[in-house]
Amino acid sequence: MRLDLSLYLVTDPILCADHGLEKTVVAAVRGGATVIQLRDKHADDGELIDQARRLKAALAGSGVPLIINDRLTVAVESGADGLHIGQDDGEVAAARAALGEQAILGLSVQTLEQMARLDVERLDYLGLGPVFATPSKHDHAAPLGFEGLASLVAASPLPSVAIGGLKAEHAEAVRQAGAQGLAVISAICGMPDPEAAARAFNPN
Ligand SMILES: Cc1ncc(COP(=O)(O)OP(=O)(O)O)c(N)n1
Ligand SMILES: Cc1nc(C(=O)O)sc1CCOP(=O)(O)O
Ligand SMILES: [Mg+2]
Repeated sequence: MRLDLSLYLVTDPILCADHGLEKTVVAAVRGGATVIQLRDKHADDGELIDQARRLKAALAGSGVPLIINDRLTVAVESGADGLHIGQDDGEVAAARAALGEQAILGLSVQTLEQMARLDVERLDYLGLGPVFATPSKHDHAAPLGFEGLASLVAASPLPSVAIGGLKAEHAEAVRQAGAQGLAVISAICGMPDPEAAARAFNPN
């Protein structure tokens, strides 16, 4: 599956509750979302596997990959297209070994030090952030701003997506910084019209 990082939706179970997870995701894809990440810090593995299977069915035929946040077992057992892990979410090598070569594997990077010790061969993309402080992740690192983002992108050997406090009006600045796309939660989840909210990132 080709990886188009231009508009990467990370789901949140509370913010997506208004329209429901599947309806929010399907609407976001209609509006131009190119990757979906299932992120739920509280559901157990069994619940997440069920959710992932429902989302995978809802995305069938769209060409949009489903990525699982944090949980390697869920990614493997649900038939999702890949996994996104952070610096403290386990080893890249172990994730790649369990997922296989075809799966998409992403890693969060916040600093140039982390960038310098990447397991590049086993990764497909990086999530760089936060660009801005955000209430959507309570334990986020210090905000990078667009300058910090540009420094990380310049040092990155992999395609990257920027994350953290991003709205449609930031799309141009993120592209100028060199990232392939934007990852968002609250700019789409919880918006009255998730399809229109997604379309605002790419009005053409
Ligand atoms: C695309 C993308 N980039 C970064 C993150 C953050 O991952 P992580 O640092 O592991 O934090 P949590 O999301 O697990 O709280 C992400 N999820 N997606
Ligand atoms: C899940 C996540 N990871 C971040 C990071 O910096 O690694 S910021 C973040 C939350 C992004 O949500 P919103 O678009 O609502 O700001
Ligand atoms: Mg994580």
